[in-house]
Amino acid sequence: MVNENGLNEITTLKNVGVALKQWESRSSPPDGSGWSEGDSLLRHVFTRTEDINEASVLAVDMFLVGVDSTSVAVTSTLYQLSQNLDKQEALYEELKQVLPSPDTPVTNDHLDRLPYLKAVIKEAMRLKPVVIGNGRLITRDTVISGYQIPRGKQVVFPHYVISNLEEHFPQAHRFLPERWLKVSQDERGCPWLNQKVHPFVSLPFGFGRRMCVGRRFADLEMQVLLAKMIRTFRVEHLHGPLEYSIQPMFTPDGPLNFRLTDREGLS
Ligand code: HEM
Repeated sequence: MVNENGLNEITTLKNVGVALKQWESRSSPPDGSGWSEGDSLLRHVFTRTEDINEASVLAVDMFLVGVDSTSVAVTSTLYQLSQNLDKQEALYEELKQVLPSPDTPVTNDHLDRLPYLKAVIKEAMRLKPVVIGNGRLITRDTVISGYQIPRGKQVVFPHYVISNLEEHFPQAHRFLPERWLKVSQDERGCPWLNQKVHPFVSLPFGFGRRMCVGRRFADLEMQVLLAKMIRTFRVEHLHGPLEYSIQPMFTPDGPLNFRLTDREGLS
């Protein structure tokens, strides 16, 4: 269906690609190269492919994996911090030490000195991974943990299930960023502190050749945004606990009416 702007209505995933390709090609550079400095990655791909399937996959990737994933991860982390105000205070204290004022631009050097911030993000992604599982198509007969998997079958790595098992994370249902910190000798008695975490039991970005290519970028975005927000505001959610649901990212389900209170005004 074509709308009043002469573009396809976005009614299917494929139409997302068709519509974007039309939009991108409306103003090609006059030199005929189809590509000039400053152009978007999307345009770059569209000038090189006539394959609308490829274009559609890219278009959906841009919206879903490039934007939604990170915003849902930040939202979910803020929600967890609003439900665990003692952890939010601990994060604020760390941020106050490293960032002299809420307006301080966040640099790499600051991020290197914010272990609790990183632990908070890891813990939010463990407790409620944005992508709850990954699939792989088995390309040759394989044995995994004693199970024979024939070629052509699909297997799923259920992040959400595995990262919430008590055998891997004591008190798995609790939001405990401290479990990701290196701790001192005298704190070692605590079951969820100084754990040796198996490297495969929390993989929010997947693993292997097809793991998330945006991981470093997403991590940086989340760290900077959360550092700025928690350094500036106390974040509360006063409308009761929220369930999470798959939409298709795993996200708190409900109106997220956060109350942000400027820390400067707090005694
Ligand atoms: C918190 C944010 C994000 C999470 C939790 C996340 C998670 C994931 C996961 C679980 C996969 C599948 C990995 C696998 O199969 O082993 C994936 C793939 C991918 N992600 Fe992300 N992602 C995030 C942000 C981003 C961003 C910001 C971008 C782009 C800038 C991005 C681009 C991609 C792409 C292109 C793939 C497909 C890689 C491939 O199939 O080779 N992601 N992501």
